[in-house]
Order: sequence, then structure tokens, then C-alpha cells
Amino acid sequence: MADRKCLALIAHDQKKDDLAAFVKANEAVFATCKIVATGTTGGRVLDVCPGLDITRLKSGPLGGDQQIGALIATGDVDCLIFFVDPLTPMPHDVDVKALMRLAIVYDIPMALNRATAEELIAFRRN
Ligand SMILES: O=C(CO)COP(=O)(O)O
Repeated sequence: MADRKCLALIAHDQKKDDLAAFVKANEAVFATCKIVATGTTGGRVLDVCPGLDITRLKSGPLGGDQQIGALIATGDVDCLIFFVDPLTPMPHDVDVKALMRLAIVYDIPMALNRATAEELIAFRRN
């Protein structure tokens, strides 16, 4: 994945509407990027922004978080936006934790809620 920035988008189920609305509101910024997303999240974002360049990976509980972690490790993801649901237990919590750990290890920007994502996007818009 060459020159355009590659963003990874993920949202837990209770946050998917919020992420889709956030991407829609900032569609012009996202249109300048390549995007990878976990399966269901990517589908939901494409429903509202069908023109975006989104590669959908596996669903999170089936390995999608790990796929994005691997892309971070190979230097192919520049930024992670992950709308996390802190109130619901997840069967794949270890995968989520491993993904966040790799984002820290490789020191890429990581927004885990909308407020931080707004700041990241504002930075890219300017
Ligand atoms: O579970 C997820 C992240 O941990 C998200 O996966 P989906 O986008 O496939 O729902």
C-alpha cells in the first residue's frame, strides 16, 4: 500500500452507527485515504459512503482485529480509528488487546473514541 495514507476503521456493535455517522460527516477527508476495516464495520461504512476505497477484512471475532494488527506490524496501516464499546464483554477481547498493543508498539495514532477521532481528523483536514 504505497503513497496514500492507510487508515484502519473498526467499531464494536454498539458504536457502529456512531462510526458510520462520523465517517459520513468527514467523507472528504476519508476519500483521500485507503481504508481497511473489519468486515461488518466496513460494510456499515460503505452503506453510507459507497464511494470510499475500503478493503473489508474478516469480522473482528473471526480474526479481523488480528489482520489489522498484522498490517500495522508490516507498516501498511498508518492510523487506527477504533470506536470501542467499554460496556459489553467481548469473546475476542484478547484480540482487541493485542491490536491495541501493536498500535502502541509501532507508535501509530490510535483513536479509541469519537472525541479523539475528531481531533485526528481535524489535524488531517488542516
Ligand atoms: O469486533 C470487532 C472489533 O473487535 C469489529 O468487527 P466487525 O466490524 O466485523 O463487527
